[in-house]
Amino acid sequence: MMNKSGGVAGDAIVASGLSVVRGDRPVLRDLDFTVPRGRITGLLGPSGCGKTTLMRAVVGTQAKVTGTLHVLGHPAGHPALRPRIGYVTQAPSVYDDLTVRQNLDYFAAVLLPGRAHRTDRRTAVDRALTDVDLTTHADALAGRLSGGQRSRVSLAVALLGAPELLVLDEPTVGLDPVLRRDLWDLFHHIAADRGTTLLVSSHVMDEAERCHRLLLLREGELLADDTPEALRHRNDTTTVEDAFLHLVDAAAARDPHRTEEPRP
Ligand SMILES: Nc1ncnc2c1ncn2[C@@H]1O[C@H](COP(=O)(O)OP(=O)(O)OP(=O)(O)O)[C@@H](O)[C@H]1O
Repeated sequence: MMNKSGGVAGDAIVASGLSVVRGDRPVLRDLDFTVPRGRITGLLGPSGCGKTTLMRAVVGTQAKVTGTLHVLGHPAGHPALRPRIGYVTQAPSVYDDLTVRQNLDYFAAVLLPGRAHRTDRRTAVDRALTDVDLTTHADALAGRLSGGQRSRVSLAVALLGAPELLVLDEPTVGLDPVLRRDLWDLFHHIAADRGTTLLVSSHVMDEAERCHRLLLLREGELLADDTPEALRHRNDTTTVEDAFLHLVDAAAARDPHRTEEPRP
């Protein structure tokens, strides 16, 4: 069933005419898109195209947002959404002087306070440690972990509350190929088994192929909102990267005065 913004009732995110100004510059321009529930939607585009800004708008931390943006049935930023969304920023937010488990215990105590939830907290912490494959590092100080391990602690924190929507800003940056593959396997597991919706940003185009749907951004404008297969098919290319470049060239041909961004 269509709603007022053009999305269907099953959509986790519905944006219509979404624009954001940062400083005095328009950073997102008049975006219309939807993000279906229980699927992995990739947000792809070159550095500086507005991926983080879009994610901040979705989680409700971005100022100067105009247009319509509904998340899990509420306007973005609604207080009711706080426990339902997990957000992992590019900079891991963990306490270096606590162990991995102590970090998780701390955030679990915020989410599930009180003696009555002791067992639930332990279960949630153990599950999150297993999810991100850090069980063997549970007693290591976060400050002594590698960059990739620290970002997995941040991801574990976001998983603690079993959020319905996970917003992950470049979660695989700096990870080796094996860890990247394992994390994508985890994302698929979370979407398929828990019905969680994932919005995952990346500027690495080969990760696009791992998503159910893609939002391709360039200079604050949406070039495409489609499945990887449909993008390849429609642009007659064998990879999403080539489809993206095709779309960039087509956009540049329509608007030759626009400054070209470095390609991803
Ligand atoms: N605090 C700010 N004030 C003004 N402009 C900003 C601010 N933060 C970011 N911008 C600008 O907004 C645009 C989009 O930034 P954003 O961080 O959303 O891009 P991104 O696609 O996430 O980039 P990256 O992949 O490098 O993280 C950029 O051109 C950036 O220069």
